[in-house]
Amino acid sequence: MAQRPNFKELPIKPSGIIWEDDFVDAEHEQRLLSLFTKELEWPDRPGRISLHYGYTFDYKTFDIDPEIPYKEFPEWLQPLIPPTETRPPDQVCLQYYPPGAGIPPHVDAHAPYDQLYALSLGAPAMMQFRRGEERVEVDLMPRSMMQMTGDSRLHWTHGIKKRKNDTLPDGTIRPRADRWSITYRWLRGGSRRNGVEKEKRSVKALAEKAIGESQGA
Ligand SMILES: O=C(O)CCC(=O)C(=O)O
Ligand SMILES: [Fe+2]
Repeated sequence: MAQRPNFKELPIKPSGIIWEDDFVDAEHEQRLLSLFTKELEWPDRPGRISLHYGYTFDYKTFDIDPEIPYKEFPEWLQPLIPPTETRPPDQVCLQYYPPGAGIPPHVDAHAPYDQLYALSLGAPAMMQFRRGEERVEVDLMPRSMMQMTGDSRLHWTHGIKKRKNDTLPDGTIRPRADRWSITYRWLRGGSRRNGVEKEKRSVKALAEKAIGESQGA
């Protein structure tokens, strides 16, 4: 694993949130935001929208969508890959949150996925972690990279409330504005990805092969 001395666990509950401020600098962020707004083609609908790279994440099955072919990472994405894992992620999701948009509380405990990271860009937003009656707000500051592990990943939900303003701990009311995030997911057993890349086979064929092999084992 690459050494990232600034990549440290937040000293809060839930445990397991690993954090690095300024993963990219402000100038790099501006270039990305300009590319996101001027060059990328986004789905034309209100609310949170997403673009997928590598495999496509299926929010219904919480697995990769076997019908959509693997999409190579664009050049702009290469320097944004977390260097703290031994291989690049299998699935990257760029999401745009217009002001006021959110993501419902959920747990990213999907069995096919191993590591999970998220980079925040643009305006800050408060993420709420919940377990039972407990609520903990984490300020997702732009340019920060977060890894969710352990309790924060598996035993607490996380979400971003749909609201026009966030209230900071000191009482300041902070309006929401355009925010982007990039989430990175690693499949357990990356061989599926290598197989597809090398042999250009469909994910579906590989998935069927994997099922056949596991049944034969
Ligand atoms: O937007 C974010 O920072 C996180 C989004 C998220 O929780 C997810 O895509 O699973
Ligand atoms: Fe999530």
